[in-house]
Amino acid sequence: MSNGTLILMRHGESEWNASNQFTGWVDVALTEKGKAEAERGGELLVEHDLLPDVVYTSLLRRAITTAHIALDRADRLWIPVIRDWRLNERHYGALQGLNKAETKEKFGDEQFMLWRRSYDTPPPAIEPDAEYSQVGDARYADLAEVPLTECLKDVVDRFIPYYLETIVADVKAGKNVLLAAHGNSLRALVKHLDGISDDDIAGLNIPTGNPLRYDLDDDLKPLNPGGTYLDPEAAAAGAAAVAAQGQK
Ligand SMILES: O=C(O)[C@@H](CO)OP(=O)(O)O
Repeated sequence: MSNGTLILMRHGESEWNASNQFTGWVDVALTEKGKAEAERGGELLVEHDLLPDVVYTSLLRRAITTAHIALDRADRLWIPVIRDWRLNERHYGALQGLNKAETKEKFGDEQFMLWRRSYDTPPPAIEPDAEYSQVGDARYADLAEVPLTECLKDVVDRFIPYYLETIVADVKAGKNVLLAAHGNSLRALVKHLDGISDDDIAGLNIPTGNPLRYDLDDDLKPLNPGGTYLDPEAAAAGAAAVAAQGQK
């Protein structure tokens, strides 16, 4: 049996994407634009005859709602859904809730980029009882420890084993697998799939709401390295916009 296709989809624009705030594990909703992006994502799946057989989402509503809207548009609301915290956005520590432009101004370009895009430097930890901490949130009751901050390496360490142990089985069973997730959890997966170095991953940004397909060979290596965005033009503009966040 030939492998199914992996479809990576970052959620549509969230309220905090629009207001330029670090988000991480804070459970903010989609904006109207974000809902329209999700709808367009579903339309692209139909246009490319790439209908998902199963969907994995994070535990955050911006990914859950994006999947719901896209699958509704593709008439695939009935497929099995698996939600797992390992697909969550990177926990942004004490930066959660802060404005990106103000943070950049206050701490300087270098520190800002280190926190935002370095592979193994986490932002300062959030206080467990801070407003935007997830300690005590019922959805994470099964976790031995709720993170107080994460760097991209931490996301790789939690997400890639789950991908290999759980998600890959669906791909090997010939299913088209939709992963509705986040900028940094999808960067972790792309790093793994394309073998991107710890340094080079800093330059990779994932646009919102644009499905990115990966066709995998028998060794689960991409047949289309770098993946293929279903709307390449919008993807290039979207990735540039993410890279520029922090500008006023
Ligand atoms: O704030 C966040 O959680 C992420 C994604 O929106 O931002 P960044 O692209 O700066 O890592």
